[in-house]
Amino acid sequence: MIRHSTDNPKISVENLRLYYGNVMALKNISMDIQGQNVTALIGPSGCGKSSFLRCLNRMNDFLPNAKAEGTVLLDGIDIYSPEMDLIELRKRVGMVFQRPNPFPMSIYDNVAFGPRLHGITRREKLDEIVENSLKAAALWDEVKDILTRSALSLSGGQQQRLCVARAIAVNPEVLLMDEPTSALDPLATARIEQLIRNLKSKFTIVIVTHNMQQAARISDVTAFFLMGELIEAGPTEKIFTAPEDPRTADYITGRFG
Ligand SMILES: Nc1ncnc2c1ncn2[C@@H]1O[C@H](COP(=O)(O)OP(=O)(O)OP(=O)(O)O)[C@@H](O)[C@H]1O
Repeated sequence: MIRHSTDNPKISVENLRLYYGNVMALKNISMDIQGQNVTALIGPSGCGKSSFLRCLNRMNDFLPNAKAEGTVLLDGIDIYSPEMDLIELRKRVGMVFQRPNPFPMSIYDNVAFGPRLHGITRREKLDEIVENSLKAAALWDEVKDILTRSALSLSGGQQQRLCVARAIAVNPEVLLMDEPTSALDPLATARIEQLIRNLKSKFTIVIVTHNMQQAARISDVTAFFLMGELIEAGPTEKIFTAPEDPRTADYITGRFG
């Protein structure tokens, strides 16, 4: 494994192993993820990208057959320790999924959902959070006059930006994105990519993508996975122009996958 290390990582993964039943889906992954940065996870279908992403906020806990071993440190604290408060963890490490999945409620209530869950009830405070989150997600101008309308009435691209707004409304530190543009057309994809570039000054972003051009366009660091192993991680430019492992070179030049 060609490891990417940084001085002061936001997330540090050490010897992470993930099992689905008896099958080892992630094999001793070690990797640092830097703050205020976009890290892209690439690799052929089934290599473990999404599984790895889900390990970073313990989403795998929802799968009864999944078991993680090893260490994932968030600001130096092990998120797999028994003392970890999972609600707090998922507030700090938010997630955006492949298909836009707004709740069947108004645009406003979608964004206010998380803050309300965390005890914010004052209308003015909620208004402020909703406005700021929608602005940060580059959706405010399109929806400011229709906040009470159902979120399901928006286009797919708008719904995905709403999901980004919903994720950032609780002020997370890390945003995990699992192929957030795979269900979108090229124009909506370009808007999400621009959004990711803008958001990285505030958040640590980890994105799974099938699309190598997308990884090259938006990420600072790229990690290449193959059959449950992390083959190589490093600065995106280096991974795409001078990878060290021949398997990385084969993949990025389209020889397989
Ligand atoms: N809930 C699960 N139960 C059992 N096996 C699973 C589960 N989820 C994933 N797997 C298996 O783990 C391996 C890694 O899957 P994962 O979805 O993480 O890969 P991926 O690289 O994200 O793939 P894709 O790009 O197709 O989404 C695959 O062999 C997959 O079949």
